[in-house]
Amino acid sequence: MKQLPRIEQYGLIGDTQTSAHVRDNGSIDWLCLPRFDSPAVFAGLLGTQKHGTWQIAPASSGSRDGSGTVDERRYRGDSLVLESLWRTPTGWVRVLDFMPPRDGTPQVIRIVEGVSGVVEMLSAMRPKPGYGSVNPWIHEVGGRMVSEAGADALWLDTCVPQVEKDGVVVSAFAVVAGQSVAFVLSWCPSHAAAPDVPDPEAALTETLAFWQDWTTECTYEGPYREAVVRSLIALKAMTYGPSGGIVAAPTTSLPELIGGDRNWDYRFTWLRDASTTLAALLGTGYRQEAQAWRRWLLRAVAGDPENLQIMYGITGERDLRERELPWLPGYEGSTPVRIGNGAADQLQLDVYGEVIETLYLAHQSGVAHCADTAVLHRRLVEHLSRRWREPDEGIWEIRGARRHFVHSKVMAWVAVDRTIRLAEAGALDMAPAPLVELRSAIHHEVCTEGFDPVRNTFTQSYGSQELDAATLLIPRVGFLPPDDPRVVGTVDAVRRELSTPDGLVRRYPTRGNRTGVDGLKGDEGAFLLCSFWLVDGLALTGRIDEARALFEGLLGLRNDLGLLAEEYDPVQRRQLGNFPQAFSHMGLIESARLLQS
Ligand SMILES: OC[C@H]1O[C@H](O[C@H]2O[C@H](CO)[C@@H](O)[C@H](O)[C@H]2O)[C@H](O)[C@@H](O)[C@@H]1O
Repeated sequence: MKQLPRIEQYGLIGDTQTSAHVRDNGSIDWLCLPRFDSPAVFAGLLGTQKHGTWQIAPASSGSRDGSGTVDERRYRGDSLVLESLWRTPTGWVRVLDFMPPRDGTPQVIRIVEGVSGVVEMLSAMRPKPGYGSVNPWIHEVGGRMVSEAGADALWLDTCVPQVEKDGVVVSAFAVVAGQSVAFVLSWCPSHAAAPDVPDPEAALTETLAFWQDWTTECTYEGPYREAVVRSLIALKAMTYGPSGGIVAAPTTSLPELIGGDRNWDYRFTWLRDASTTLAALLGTGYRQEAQAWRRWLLRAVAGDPENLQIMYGITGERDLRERELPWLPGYEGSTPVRIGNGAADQLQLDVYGEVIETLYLAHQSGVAHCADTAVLHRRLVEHLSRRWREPDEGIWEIRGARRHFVHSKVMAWVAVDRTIRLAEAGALDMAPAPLVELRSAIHHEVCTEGFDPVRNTFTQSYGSQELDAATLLIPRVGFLPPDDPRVVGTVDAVRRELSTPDGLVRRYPTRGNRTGVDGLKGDEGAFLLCSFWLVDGLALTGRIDEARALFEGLLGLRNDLGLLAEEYDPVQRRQLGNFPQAFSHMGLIESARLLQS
């Protein structure tokens, strides 16, 4: 019987320009080439094998119906090299999957190593460019197998024979102990010359060294180091090296409700997600990424702040028009599958606070404002000071009517507050006095309009009865001190009203079959970032033991490779949403740091 894989059955490999999802049956079911946001050449994740997959597994493993899974898998050391061990009746075999961080050709390398005995193996690659929609022209050129479709060519090189049948490139081979067989899949434009084939072993050594060098820079030395380093690697893997942009997640349309339509494309750079990710990287010693992202920001946001978008393509593209891919059946039937993201046109006032907070943190970590950053910073604040009283779509990118979201206003306060701090320190040429007045005005309005004195809690928006987990950030950003009774009341109210029985936290209430504040029908899982925010809220309000217990419970939700999706279904006990999600890993790192201090 065909097994439908859970999201957590996937591992991630990547080269900091794109990435691939490797299922625990040895199948790569998602790969976009040459960039994160390019069309997928393997889209089986959102459909079936016929939408593109590449499986390498023992021939005896039930690989044809996907039912056999690896006996053990892990990343090799602190790297993104995935190591899978298969134990079969005739012998053991190890498969190493990785993508060398590159200057040139994107490559997926898979090395099959015989560990003991003899194992009959099968490699079956079905390339389906255009998100599983195109049957490529597969042919042999000089002993190499190439799949061409339009502008793209995929070259598959190996030392064992390859045959093509019905659109599948198959190699059946045996490995004996001590022997290895490598496969190299390279992408290049179809008009270009055939790519060189690297030495797989040398590429492995270089890839391991790349990750090793990068992770040794981590300054976090607390009790959760293993989880923190793994999350840092996940974040680095979501960074687009050439531009410094960071994707929110490398997938599209993994559902927030199985079978539902809350399916979004996250392969873009959100100012919010990237800023908060950067804050986690800065807090663990990574300044180079902050510098690269600041350059990305200057380019993307350049010009009139009126034209500011809340998200861009990974090299600053503005046109992210949302559309549906009707030929893809979706993950477990969750349709529509979308590419592009309509949220790009929204007004989200919180992004000013998140961006300016990151510029401020970068400055504090020694990445001083350059002249261009100072100009950008000034323009952002001037723009915000004209618009902060407007309703917006807020942090959750609601698709319902705009509101005066409390979190948006709190983040407007953060933008002004950090600007004042920099101006007072002489790091920014702005007069602090009018800003101090503006900061007080925002603070006063939030505390008057966005607080419910009867329930002793901040609310989701002005005058609303709903709660919102984003208000857990109020003490973290310094809007009010942690011991303020309104903060304690908010942490308690969110915990009481938005928690699942396991203590995880939902973003805000949804309404099942009725349309809720977000303009969408259907429910969703617990939001992992919000659950980490509750850890922080508990810790800051002095409930350290409860904070630690919740944090350790959250660590237990990671998959066997330490990866987290956006959400978690507390009933089905499975991960939900795009995977891995930068937000979740950023939240994990920030909570680990807070618990250490
Ligand atoms: O909930 C509806 C919205 O869901 C997505 O937004 C979420 O993901 C973003 C990227 O991580 C994040 O910045 C945001 O805070 C989340 O709510 C989707 O991108 C939106 O189009 C959709 O309206």
